[in-house]
Amino acid sequence: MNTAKRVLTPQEYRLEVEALVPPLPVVRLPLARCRGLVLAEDVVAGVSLPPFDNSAMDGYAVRASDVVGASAESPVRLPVADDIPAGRTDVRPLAPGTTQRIMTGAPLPEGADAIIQVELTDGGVDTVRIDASAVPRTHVRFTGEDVRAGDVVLRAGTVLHPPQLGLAAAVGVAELPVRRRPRVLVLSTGSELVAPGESLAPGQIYESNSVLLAAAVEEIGGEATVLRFVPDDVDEFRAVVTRHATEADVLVTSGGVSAGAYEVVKDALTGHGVEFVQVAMQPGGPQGRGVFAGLPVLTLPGNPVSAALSFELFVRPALLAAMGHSRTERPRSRARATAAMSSPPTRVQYRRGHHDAGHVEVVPVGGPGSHLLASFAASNCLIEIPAGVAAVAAGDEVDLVLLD
Ligand SMILES: Nc1nc2c(c(=O)[nH]1)N[C@H]1C(S)=C(S)[C@@H](COP(=O)(O)OP(=O)(O)OC[C@H]3O[C@@H](n4cnc5c(N)ncnc54)[C@H](O)[C@@H]3O)O[C@H]1N2
Ligand code: MOO
Repeated sequence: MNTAKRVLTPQEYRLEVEALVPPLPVVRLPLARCRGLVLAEDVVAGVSLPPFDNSAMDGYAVRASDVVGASAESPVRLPVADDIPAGRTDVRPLAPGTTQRIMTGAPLPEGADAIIQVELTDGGVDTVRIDASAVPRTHVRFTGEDVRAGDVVLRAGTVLHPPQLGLAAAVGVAELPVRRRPRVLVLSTGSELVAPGESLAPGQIYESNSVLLAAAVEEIGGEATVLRFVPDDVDEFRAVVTRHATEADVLVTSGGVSAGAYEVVKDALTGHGVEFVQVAMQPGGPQGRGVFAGLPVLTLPGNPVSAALSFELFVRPALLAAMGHSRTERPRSRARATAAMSSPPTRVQYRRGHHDAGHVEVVPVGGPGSHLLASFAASNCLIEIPAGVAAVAAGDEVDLVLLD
């Protein structure tokens, strides 16, 4: 049996996978649907922020020259000529020797140059006693202090988090041009798999990869569609994928790629645009990638931790790059391992670990096995042991990929 396959480093394979997934198209979406997406064009402010001079306090708009020397011992009394709630659009000029009651955010009347906050007055509505003086500009928020009309307020390539979306709304923009969410088909294979909630017969296990992978897609802002797992049947597999090919940007499968007699993914896609290779890492060694029925396909190994790590290391960066993110990799750190670990010297090994808040120490969680899903779920980082290293001693510094 000829099982010779290309062997790639994780880094080489990551670049191949990234090259397979083209940039997603730009669409205009309402702000409420843009969170986490990447802006495709600069946004220019059509209005200044603030758009008009306005009050920063509830109080009284005055000419500073009318309240010179005012204090609790020697207050100034002024007639209240008008009332200006926020939103008033017909504010009248402030006549010398008068005041206008004004609320936070209301336009400053022409002629006024300071605000006396209400706590420094008797709160009068016909006349008001003012117990403090103010220098010009006190509690006034000036036009364009934050943004000037015509400024670029958001650059293309910006990731749209809540503050950026708030700013777009503040300058009056209702929709933004963004790279749209990737639509990912998630397909698990394996005749032993039973959906959670159903009962298990001997030899069956609960299907977990599609839940994990779909959640991982959604966590980065993608849309996942989980296809009912097809039985280990090559023709049916190809038919299901072909039927859904136009609805998606990427197909991610798990299982059916190793050396067994019933490897449906490998059997269905070998010679149909997908190449199966060996990546020099553990877990996650057997991988496949290519284009089938016009759809980029990434075939992940079926062991739950292998599938999860393959998503982390290959699928996630490729999807983020297609979405326009410039930062596609997880942050990294280094810490001292609290226990010794062995590693296959010809491959990069990804152990699961739990690091402390300061990344001083990392505790290996569970062993190297790719079936240890509970250990993975109890981890907050991967411990990356490079190829060429067969043993790590307790106290050695190791590289971490931070997952939290
Ligand atoms: N003779 C060899 N056997 C194996 C090799 C090898 O090189 N030679 N590689 C091993 C490695 S490493 C991995 S990883 C797996 C990859 O196998 P497959 O991708 O073909 O996956 P399956 O055989 O279908 O499943 C492996 C394992 O994972 C469980 N599984 C699969 N899908 C799911 C799912 N959706 N949810 C939960 N669990 C799932 C499945 O029951 C198996 O236990 O091959 C090794 N073997
Ligand atoms: O590569 Mo497999 O993913 O070691 O378990």
